Amino acid sequence: MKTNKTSIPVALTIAGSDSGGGAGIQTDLRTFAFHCVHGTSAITCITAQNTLGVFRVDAMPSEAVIAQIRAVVEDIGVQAAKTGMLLNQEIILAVAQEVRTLQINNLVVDPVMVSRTGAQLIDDDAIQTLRHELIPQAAIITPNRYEAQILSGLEIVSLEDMQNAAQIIHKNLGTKAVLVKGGGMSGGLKGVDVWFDGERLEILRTKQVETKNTHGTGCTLSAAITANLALGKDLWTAVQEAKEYVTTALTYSLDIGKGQGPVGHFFPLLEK
Ligand SMILES: Nc1ncnc2c1ncn2[C@@H]1O[C@H](COP(=O)(O)OP(=O)(O)O)[C@@H](O)[C@H]1O
Ligand SMILES: Cc1ncc(COP(=O)(O)OP(=O)(O)O)c(N)n1
Repeated sequence: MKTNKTSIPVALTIAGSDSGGGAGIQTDLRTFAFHCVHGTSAITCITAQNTLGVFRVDAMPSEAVIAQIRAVVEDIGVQAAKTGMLLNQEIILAVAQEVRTLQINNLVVDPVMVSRTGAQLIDDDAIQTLRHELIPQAAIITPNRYEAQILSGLEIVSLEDMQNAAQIIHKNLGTKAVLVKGGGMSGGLKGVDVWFDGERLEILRTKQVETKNTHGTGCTLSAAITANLALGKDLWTAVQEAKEYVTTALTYSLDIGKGQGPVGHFFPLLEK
């Protein structure tokens, strides 16, 4: 039988594993697959996690992270990449070095530092390294409310605060574009995001989805942006379409586990 040779864009996620399948590598690969992009991965840490929380985190040796990135990039090649939970300073430095040396373009940095509930996930040294070594190489960074507060030095409670933070982060950190996410905002701002690329300050509004099952929204959004970049879309289009995707995935969120379930990535299949 003759086989079809399929050409497909490739994306890389450099992130942690979530045993519960709601965030991290598992979510990123599902999002890539939904977009018909071949997903590759470099795992930075293993979390024992479910819908109730994170119970243990084991870091991978930084050499192992480097080896995974090189194995993928040197053979397969990637059109876009994202980073998620990088955990510690050594891993962040290693990733920043590899991104530079291998000239990985279309880099989306989801600066996973603080959970949506406000708990800090990485130490202060690691935050400084992320700020100075990795973020300047990004096409876009996607901080949530608390991460944007750390990166801008502003307290964020209003839309104006989100807009100011996006502009400060853009000016100070050297990334091409910033998307401040509003999942952690209250009232009418939940689900409202702010984009700034040095010229355009835009507000991305969608309907607010009433669900407790929002685990993995940040990972899903950044992975969808990455997939869209791998497909050749420009950054602004990639962000707008990713925002629509995460909103729809939220409306199909999965009621699994006793806590905060994940979003539903394959919503057309769930309708069957
Ligand atoms: N209840 C909701 N309704 C609509 N959009 C939401 C909701 N919760 C989060 N989002 C959106 O999900 C994306 C991820 O944002 P956020 O939850 O703030 O990130 P993180 O998961 O990194 O904390 C953003 O586009 C945000 O606006
Ligand atoms: C392994 C791992 N990586 C990232 C996260 C955080 O996920 P995120 O989508 O940014 O945040 P929530 O929407 O789940 O708050 C994680 N929990 N685990």
